[in-house]
Amino acid sequence: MADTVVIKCGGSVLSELSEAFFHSLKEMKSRGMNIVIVHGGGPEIGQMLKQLNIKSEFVNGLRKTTNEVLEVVEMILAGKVNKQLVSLLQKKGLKAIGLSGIDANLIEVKPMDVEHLGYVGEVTHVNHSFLQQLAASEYIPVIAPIGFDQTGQKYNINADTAAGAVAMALEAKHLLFVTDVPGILRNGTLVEHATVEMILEMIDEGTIYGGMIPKVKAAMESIAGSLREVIIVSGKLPFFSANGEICGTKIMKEAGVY
Ligand SMILES: Nc1ncnc2c1ncn2[C@@H]1O[C@H](COP(=O)(O)OP(=O)(O)O)[C@@H](O)[C@H]1O
Ligand SMILES: CC(=O)N[C@@H](CCC(=O)OP(=O)(O)O)C(=O)O
Repeated sequence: MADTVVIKCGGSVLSELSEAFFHSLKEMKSRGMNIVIVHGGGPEIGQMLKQLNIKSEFVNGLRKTTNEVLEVVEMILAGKVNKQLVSLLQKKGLKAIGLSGIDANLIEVKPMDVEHLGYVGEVTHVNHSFLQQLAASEYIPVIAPIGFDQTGQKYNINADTAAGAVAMALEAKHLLFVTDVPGILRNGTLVEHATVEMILEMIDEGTIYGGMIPKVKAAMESIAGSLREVIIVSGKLPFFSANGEICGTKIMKEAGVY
């Protein structure tokens, strides 16, 4: 079976993706790799909620999602952002198909903590066989992180968490978090390799905070499973250096072990 790479594109960088990003996708696809994209859109959701005068708050990095907030989240993620990204990929010569976690029962969830978070979902199942089939075609599935529960209720899922769950379900070889920074920075310097132990220390000392927390949490969960490494890279810069090394933070089980 072909190698699968799951790429999470953060809302922070969607409007600034470099030519090198699209070039890397083309190269991976032409090498026969299956690509699945999961995207975010936090800043766009925030903007629309503000425009509509709907209050929203974050609890431990997750957006508290009332019914009213959920409507906006779905509209922005599964509507605006998903179609913008699909359209952009197509403009760059890639074949893409937009979906949300609702389509083809892709992402089933259970409520994470109704009392404090409302309709925020924790992934319980991914329709991996359908997704694998789709990714094995010439198309790149582009997924908005909206899930459903057994009653058909829709949920908002953090995009990093959704990407981690999709990567684990597909037994992907690589999980890439594409964001607006070159990787994990510590005192202004890029951390090229990080182990779980180092990450826990960096969270503890406050070096890793905010939007980086769900990324490293998803990374730690994924490498506890089948993934060998998770990489955090900037979408504004080329992924690869002149010698073909990926430029970013590699998160792996143990130092030096891939
Ligand atoms: N140690 C760290 N190194 C780099 N960025 C960090 C770190 N800790 C927190 N961050 C923040 O995480 C942000 C990326 O997360 P986020 O804004 O949620 O982006 P995305 O939309 O790509 O998921 C960075 O812009 C930065 O502000
Ligand atoms: C539950 C939760 O917090 N969901 C996120 C989903 C979007 C997201 O994760 O977007 P980024 O990757 O751009 O941050 C939200 O509502 O903002």
